[in-house]
Amino acid sequence: MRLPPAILGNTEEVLREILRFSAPADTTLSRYFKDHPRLGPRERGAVAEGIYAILRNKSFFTDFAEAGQSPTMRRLTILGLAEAVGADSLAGLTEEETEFLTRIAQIDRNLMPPQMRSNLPKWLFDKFVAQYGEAETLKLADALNAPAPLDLRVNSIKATREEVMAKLLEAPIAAEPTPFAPLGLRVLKKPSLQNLPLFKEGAIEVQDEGSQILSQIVGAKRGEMVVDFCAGAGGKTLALGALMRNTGRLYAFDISEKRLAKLKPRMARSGLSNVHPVQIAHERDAKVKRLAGKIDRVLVDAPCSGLGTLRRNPDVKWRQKIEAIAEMQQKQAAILDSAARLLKGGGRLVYATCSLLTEENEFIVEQFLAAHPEFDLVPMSRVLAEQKIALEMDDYLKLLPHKHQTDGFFAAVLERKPLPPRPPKAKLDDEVDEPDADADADASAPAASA
Ligand SMILES: C[S@@+](CC[C@H](N)C(=O)[O-])C[C@H]1O[C@@H](n2cnc3c(N)ncnc32)[C@H](O)[C@@H]1O
Repeated sequence: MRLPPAILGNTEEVLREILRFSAPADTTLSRYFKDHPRLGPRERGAVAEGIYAILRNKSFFTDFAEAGQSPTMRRLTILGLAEAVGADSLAGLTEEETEFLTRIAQIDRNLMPPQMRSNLPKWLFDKFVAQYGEAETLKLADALNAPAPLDLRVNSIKATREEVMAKLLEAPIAAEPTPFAPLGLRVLKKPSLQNLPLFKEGAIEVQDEGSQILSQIVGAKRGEMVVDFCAGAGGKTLALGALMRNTGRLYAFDISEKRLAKLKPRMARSGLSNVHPVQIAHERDAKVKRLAGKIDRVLVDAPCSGLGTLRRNPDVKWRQKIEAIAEMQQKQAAILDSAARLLKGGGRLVYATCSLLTEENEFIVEQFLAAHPEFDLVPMSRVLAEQKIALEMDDYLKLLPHKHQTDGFFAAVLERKPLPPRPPKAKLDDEVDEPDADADADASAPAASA
């Protein structure tokens, strides 16, 4: 069935706003739909998918759109909607526009110049080519420019993966186990899940397989003290809480009240009572300092450029600027530095990003290790073997959409060396001013002594 012709006008209207890149595309789309309540679910789906198709293919769509007679915005809109829902579903095209679409469909995209084919801005294309080479950059770009599959994480305190698969089948929703994450399911189509009892009862959460793997490599165990330093809306917090079997204490820190507020209903659904959300003012907040030297595991899911999530947020590649990376690095280094002070001797920290840039990943970790001889890098191959995850990695976790069908993620595991043994008791009694075993990790101490 064809879409109403008005969809072209709606898509063009919201596209004009989105291409100003003054707000994330999903925020602008949500507001537009709120302001246009008469658009039904099918129409909304078409507008959103059309917009996302334009953002994914903006370089070559713009090149073609500028070469025709009708206004560029109208042509961009037609190209996006045709890519998203198929040219046959569109109504209200002129004869010239239909011919234009037919001509474009015949073009072999493989014959285009590499940067245009990649649909990446020049600065990012150049960075990826320097890191991965041109041939792999093109494969990576193809994967980043495709929509992500729908992955679920089974909440192991409520159900097993097999039980959830069986219940989904009754819905009927076909799903298969994810290749690497032990609690993951990949749903084969994209049904709405919000009204499923499984979702309402907290047996499932939507979570990319890569994100699930990151939570898993934290290695959090029953009864431990764990901090999720950049918890946001708690995607990974909930996974960690379940891995701890709802025991111990799991602090969910974040500077954003709004994001932490989104964690609360998810916590209620999940049935977890070991999670403690804490809003902090910044990474050196007194609430952080109080826990110095007391924590077994820390996850730093650092704020980053987000370039590994282009499958879901294709506008990020156009909104992100090369100049912002240096600012991001400073924040990442400062957060890592503070978060590391939380660890007990022998404790482990996972530094992770959803960035694909070495500047935000290896560089930050190497810089940290150079300044902190009291930490060792634990090779990712060892961590993955401990967690029985069948992924081949060397020192770091580097998940790539064209290789692993996940979002792009980076992670490193850092282990704090065991603290030196306490001096004999008689001596301790004399040295009343000596700091206790945790005090060398106090966040107020200079970095080198932490
Ligand atoms: C990549 S997101 C975290 C996503 C989250 N872990 C999840 O799985 O849904 C990074 C988070 O870091 C938070 N953040 C930024 N600066 C921070 C700081 N100085 N200390 C703690 N959190 C910070 C942001 O508010 C954001 O929620």
